[in-house]
Amino acid sequence: MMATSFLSLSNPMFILIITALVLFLSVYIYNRPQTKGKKYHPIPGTKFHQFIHFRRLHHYMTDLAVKYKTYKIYSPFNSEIYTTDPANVEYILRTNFENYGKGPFMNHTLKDLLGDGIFTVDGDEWREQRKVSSHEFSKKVLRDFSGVVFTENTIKVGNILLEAANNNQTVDITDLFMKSTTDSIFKVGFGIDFDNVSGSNEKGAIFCRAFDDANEFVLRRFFDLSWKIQKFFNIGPEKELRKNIKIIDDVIYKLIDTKMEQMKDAKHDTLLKKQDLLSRFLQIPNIDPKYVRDIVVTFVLAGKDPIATSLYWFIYELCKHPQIQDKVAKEIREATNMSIQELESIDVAEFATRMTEEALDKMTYLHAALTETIRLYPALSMDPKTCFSDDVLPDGGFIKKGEVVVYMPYAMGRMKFLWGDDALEFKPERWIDENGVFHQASPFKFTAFQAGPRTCMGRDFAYRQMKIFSSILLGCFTFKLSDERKIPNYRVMINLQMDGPLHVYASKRYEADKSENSKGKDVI
Ligand code: HEM
Repeated sequence: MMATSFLSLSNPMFILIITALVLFLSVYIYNRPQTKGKKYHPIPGTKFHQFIHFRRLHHYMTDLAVKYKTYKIYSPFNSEIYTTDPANVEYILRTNFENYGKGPFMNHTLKDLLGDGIFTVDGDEWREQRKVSSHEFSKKVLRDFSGVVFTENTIKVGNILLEAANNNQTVDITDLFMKSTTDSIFKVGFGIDFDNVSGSNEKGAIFCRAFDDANEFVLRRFFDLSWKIQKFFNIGPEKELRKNIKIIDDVIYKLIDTKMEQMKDAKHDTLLKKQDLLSRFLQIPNIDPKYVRDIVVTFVLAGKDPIATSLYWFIYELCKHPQIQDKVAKEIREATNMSIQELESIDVAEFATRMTEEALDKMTYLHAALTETIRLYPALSMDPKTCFSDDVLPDGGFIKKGEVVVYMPYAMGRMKFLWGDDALEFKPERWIDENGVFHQASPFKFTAFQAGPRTCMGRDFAYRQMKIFSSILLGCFTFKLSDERKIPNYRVMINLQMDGPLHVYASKRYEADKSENSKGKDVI
């Protein structure tokens, strides 16, 4: 109890000691002699400043990046270089890839939650997991299966929206979308019906809350220098983290047991054995259950959060830009050959049958609008890499062995020197060339999916799911914020979740279009 109150941010003595310590060590580290390269700008920021600005961390880091493309945050233990310079990004992610990785720092900080899954390991361990997983991602059966699962889950979301529309009620889409993507990854990844969306799975809801909280507490470790002490004494956020990891582990080990039972029962059912990732991993002889647990946690994190967050930030931007929302809906109707008259009588499930591969491929503007969302709200806002031996980055800056260099997709998406004066505007058109073709930006400038040998493995999978989900929902409904004045903030955690709910009104698209038509506007 005594220890908890002393280590609290409300204790002025604690703040004073930490500030003095951080400043003293930072000045000492900055003034050490160095042989190669220039020193990065000693901006007036330390780890402690980051901790103080924690709730608006990405704003703070972006504001600094506006002044200095690349800068250093001094810390007594592990100084960090933050960069928005595509040349530096290309160098660490591709050109000198072997010299940058997760390293012991990342592995140690994330291990309690993510174990030795692909997000925390390097070298042969990483190569092996990447090989097994990429084999799985390339499987046609997995791709087709995921499309079916995602469509089914979107129909459930659509029916919830329809009921709300009929009763003129608002819906919190952050909660709804996260439940839906959780159901999808559990089915596609592990072959388990989690059924969170219907609200019938109380344990599922507890699991999701524990997962989100653990995600936030583990990220906090990067900015709270006292986390190891808290862990040792089992106090503060570390105590909560431990509790949440226990909840997560109980669910996951039970899931693994259930799956193994199902596989025994379905000895001859080759389809069941082949469809999901977990079944495939469990067929590896003598696989360690802890390793399977780490893979499951990694895929839950990779599979549910980035898609759900991208989708609800997307709907938020479309509510802020109703003309763009209408343009997306128009493209969906054209790609599916749907007239307004048909829209009147069709239900969500029937509408979903129109989402063929061919129709999805025609939706260039939707693709651009989703990409524009991910530019401004990248699921992973900052991505640290440990430097394995002394080096000089392309801008001439020196980086010492053991230091961490962080490229910042969130800040990079907002830099005028990269995107022009309209960098902060939501403009899907910037992705489409004069021939109406989607134009991909360099992955070292648009870094949301990382780049180089460790580029995101789920990128195509994610786009496919996001397009199915948004084309069905935006084809059937129009969305409006319940509070137009609301400017949502994010929660600082591994993924860019919104802080708090986002309530929207969904109304039937047919009614909106009919009234636009009656005003003489050309809708289709
Ligand atoms: C909008 C959606 C997504 C975004 C923005 C995104 C972004 C990223 C980023 C930035 C990384 C690098 C992380 C790191 O440095 O450790 C990454 C890696 C990865 N992603 Fe995604 N991701 C998305 C969706 C998915 C999905 C749906 C899956 C799979 C179900 C997935 C699977 C992976 C895997 C396995 C890696 C590790 C690659 C490696 O280390 O070699 N991602 N993703």
